[in-house]
Parts: sequence; C-alpha cells; structure tokens
Amino acid sequence: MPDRDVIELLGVRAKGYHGVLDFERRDGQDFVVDVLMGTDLSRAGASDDLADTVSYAEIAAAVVARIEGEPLDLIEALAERIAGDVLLRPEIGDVEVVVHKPQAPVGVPFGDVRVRMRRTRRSAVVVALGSNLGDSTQTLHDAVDALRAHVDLTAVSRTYATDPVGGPEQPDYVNAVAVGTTSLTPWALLTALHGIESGHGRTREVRWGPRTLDLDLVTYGTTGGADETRLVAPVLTVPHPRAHERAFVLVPWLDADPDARLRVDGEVRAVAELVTALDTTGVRAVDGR
Ligand SMILES: Nc1ncnc2c1ncn2[C@@H]1O[C@H](COP(=O)(O)OP(=O)(O)OP(=O)(O)O)[C@@H](O)[C@H]1O
Ligand SMILES: Nc1nc2c(c(=O)[nH]1)N=C(CO)CN2
Repeated sequence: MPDRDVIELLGVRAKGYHGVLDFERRDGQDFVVDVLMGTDLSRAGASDDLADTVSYAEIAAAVVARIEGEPLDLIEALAERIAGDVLLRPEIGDVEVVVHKPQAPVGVPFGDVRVRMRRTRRSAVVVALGSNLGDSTQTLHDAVDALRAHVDLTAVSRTYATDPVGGPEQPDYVNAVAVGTTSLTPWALLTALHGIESGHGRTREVRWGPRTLDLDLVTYGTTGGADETRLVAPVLTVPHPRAHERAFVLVPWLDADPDARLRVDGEVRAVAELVTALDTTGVRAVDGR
C-alpha cells in the first residue's frame, strides 16, 4: 500500500541560470519549487523525534542547491534531479515536484509556467528466508511467491539445508535468498515481511529459536551506491548486522547474485570474498547442485 501521509514543502524560491536562451544563462531568474513527499508519518507522530522523519529544512536546502547549481536547459531536467535527491531519503516512498518559472521568456503576458513530475522509489533489496518447522521447503516457496507482491524479484537462490546456528537445540533449517527491487520504503517492506511471516504462523518466542518462517532484510539500496541505505535502530538495522557472519545467508545470496556486495564495518566487501572466511560445511544445496 502506498504511504498516505504527505510532507508538503511549497514555494521554495532561489535564483538560477537554467534555460535555453543566452540571456537566461547570463542574467538568471527566480525558480520556485514545490515538493510533496509521500511517507508514513506514524513513527514520528508517536515518537516526536526528528530522526524518525525527513527534515523539511534539509529538503529545502537540497532544492536550493539544485536551483543554484549546474545550469540546465529545461525545468523538466531540474524537476527530475530534485525528485531523485528527495527519493534518496529512505523515508520517502514517492514524490511530486513542481518547478515554476514565473519570469520565463514566454513572449506574451502569462500567469505562471510550471512542470509537475511524480516519481516513485525503486530500490534494490536482498531478503534472506529461513525455516525449520513444518514443511520448510514448501514454506520457502510460498514465501517467495508472497514476496512477489512487494518485490520485483530478479533472482532467487536455490534452497539450502543448513545446520542451525545459535539458539537452543533445534532441527536443521532450510534457507534461501531473494534479490529484487521494490517501491516500498524499508519500513513498509519490513511490515510486509512481518505480514508474510505471520501468514505462515510465525510467533516470536525464543531468540534464535525454531520458526516456521523468518524473513530478514539483508540490504536496502545498492551497496556502495548513492541510494545505499544504512539504518541502525532496534526496529530496523540495515545492512542486517549479522548477515556478514552467516554462511546460511551469504552462500545462498552468492548463488542468487555472484556479484553481491555487503558493507561490513564501514567497508564495501564482495560477498564472494566474505564467504571464503566462513565455515560453509553446514550449508548444503538441497538439489545437490
Ligand atoms: N534487517 C532486519 N531484518 C529483519 N528484522 C529486523 C532487521 N533489523 C531489525 N529487525 C528487527 O528484529 C526484530 C526481531 O526479528 P526476528 O525475530 O526475526 O529476529 P531473529 O530472526 O530471532 O534474529 P536475527 O535478527 O539474528 O535473525 C524484528 O521485529 C525486527 O523489527
Ligand atoms: N542455519 C540457520 N541457523 C539459524 C537461522 C537460519 O535461518 N539458519 N536463523 C536464526 C535466527 O534468525 C538462527 N539460526
């Protein structure tokens, strides 16, 4: 479900040098920008903490930097860049940008000229799946199907039978990793993952204890890219803080994406390299390949 809350920042004005005509590049003129950001304000509404939302002052500064920055021919191009900047904030699910050019050289008297642009986020995500109660292989297949409602999957690993790591004595796990893109924010995706877990009878009792289905968000955004998302909070930490030490995550992930990368202690590392440092004997591809 798209976010229903909106932060509206209207009438940000600054002088820029955008335009096709020589005198526009030479003399400059005012540009006015409105930004409407679709988001979920319930966390900030409950916590009263700026860290749980997007500061409109930060967005306003980014808009002014674009208006005053590299001159562009078209207000369409200016709007596109502003939309891209706004969507780098993981809290924003979609954005509408209006760029007004009230002193545009139109040639006749006019009220305003503006472009209106709507953009939705599309972020790379990696989800790890695990199960060790019930028909785990079937559960993982069903969970991948359910995931398709929220993530456009580009690759799904083979399933792996894995020795349990941590927790009480418990049955072997079946693990897999799915890779794709989503229009959901990290928090909306986490809610969707919890919904799929509950749909499979998941309850949270013993830490690292047996479970019908566990879905972890391993990474959000492109590791090493401008949209890489790093969050540290009990409700959501990405990259997943234990993914780098778990062969039951890295081996399937590498199967789905041989070029996978993960940030560990601040450094971007190839998953292929991280795996070489781990004991992988407890991780066996189910179909034997
Ligand atoms: N990257 C993440 N992916 C999934 N859950 C996360 C993540 N970061 C924080 N959490 C939070 O962790 C809480 C506990 O999740 P869960 O019960 O799946 O933990 P676990 O599987 O027992 O342990 P682990 O996190 O080590 O796999 C969730 O309610 C969720 O809000
Ligand atoms: N092999 C294996 N061990 C685990 C797993 C898992 O998915 N596979 N999940 C855990 C908590 O999330 C704890 N231990």
